[in-house]
Amino acid sequence: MSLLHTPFRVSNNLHFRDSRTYYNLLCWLTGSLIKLVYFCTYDDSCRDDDELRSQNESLGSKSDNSRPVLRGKLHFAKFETSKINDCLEFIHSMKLHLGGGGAYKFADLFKEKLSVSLDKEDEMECLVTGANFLLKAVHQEAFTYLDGQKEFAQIDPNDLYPYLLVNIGSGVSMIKVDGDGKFERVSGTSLGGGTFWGLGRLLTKCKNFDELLELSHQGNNRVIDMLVGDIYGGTDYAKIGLSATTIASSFGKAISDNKELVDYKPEDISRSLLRMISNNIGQISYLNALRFGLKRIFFAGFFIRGHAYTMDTISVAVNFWSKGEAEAMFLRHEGFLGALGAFMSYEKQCLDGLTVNKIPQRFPISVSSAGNKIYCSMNGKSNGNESIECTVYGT
Ligand SMILES: Nc1ncnc2c1ncn2[C@@H]1O[C@H](COP(=O)(O)OP(=O)(O)OP(=O)(O)O)[C@@H](O)[C@H]1O
Ligand SMILES: CC(C)(CO)[C@@H](O)C(=O)NCCC(=O)O
Repeated sequence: MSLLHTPFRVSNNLHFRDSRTYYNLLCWLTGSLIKLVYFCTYDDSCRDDDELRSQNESLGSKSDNSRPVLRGKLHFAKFETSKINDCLEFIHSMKLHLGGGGAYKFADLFKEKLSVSLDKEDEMECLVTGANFLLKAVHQEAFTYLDGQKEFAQIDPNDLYPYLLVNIGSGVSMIKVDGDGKFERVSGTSLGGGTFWGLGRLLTKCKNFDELLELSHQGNNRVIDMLVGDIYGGTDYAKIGLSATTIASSFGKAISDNKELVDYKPEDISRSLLRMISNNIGQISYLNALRFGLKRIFFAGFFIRGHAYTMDTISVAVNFWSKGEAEAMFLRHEGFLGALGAFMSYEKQCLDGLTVNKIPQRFPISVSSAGNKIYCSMNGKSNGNESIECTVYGT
């Protein structure tokens, strides 16, 4: 469900304007899922890291060059949009709402429950800002996934552009990224995560997305998909490079099997559906990469959910169509790009003169985002939705 998808929407990235303090920052983006990105210093109730607490204490309230310093972590969390009340309760319990300001369709709810208002941000801009930040600043953010093998990619921040960013949310956006704030949305498709979940829900009666994804593990798509071998008497169509196991027509067997929906196992349906959507996105992405001569394609969005079969299918599609020339890569913080980008734009607009700096002894990578210097480090504990350590310096 997407409460914020209205004709008036500039973007579905919103963030809280924090007029009082920058101790707690919170950003969120909503389509099917609400994403939260918030920064907690070690003076906040949400912190839990003794090591960093002692670092803060040893630094006192001033950094080496006498600028005010705040150390803490960027945290990530997500909620289904239908569970907005759980989200509000979480924000309230974590005291993330203290000092808020802006507004939209959830505005009344936020105003009523948390006494904050909401700001709007541009969705594509936030996605790109979030992706650039993660790719440049966060160690082991991007990885390839093929034949069950996950390999972290070494990204040289000075050799990142251009690349294709494919964000697979409910729908799919394909964005050619040429630099910080330099991008063009070159394509998209409405056959995305919403299609998988929507059709899957109707066809399998699954009650939630995770259940549908879980089902796909046990399924066999060959029961429903028509393969090249089904058409060519079990053999390859070698002359045009198609093996017998290549899908000739997704769900194609359903037309000739004389079966009803109840005759198919939900797990087989889920598997075919996942394969169909992932394959199609992989293929369209490759074609767009080819169109602009892009070698690297980064896939993000919560459709992926770090799911092996999804990533494998996308990788195989890119590999197959590009004849090994292009490479699919995935991001650990896949679904938080927009929220993270909104968070950073908040830094820029509302926290004039502040920078987020890396903890120097950790990762020596610096990132410049939208005019602000942004640095970040990870403590090795971070994975996926957890946290990234950051330091905020005042100027
Ligand atoms: N727990 C979940 N509940 C619902 N959908 C989920 C869940 N986990 C993953 N998904 C998938 O993630 C998709 C939404 O992805 P994401 O949150 O990145 O984008 P969005 O903001 O909802 O969509 P868009 O960018 O098109 O507005 C859903 O359509 C579904 O395929
Ligand atoms: C409309 C958005 C950008 C909203 O996130 C997304 O769902 C999307 O890119 N959909 C695909 C639209 C299209 O290009 O066909």
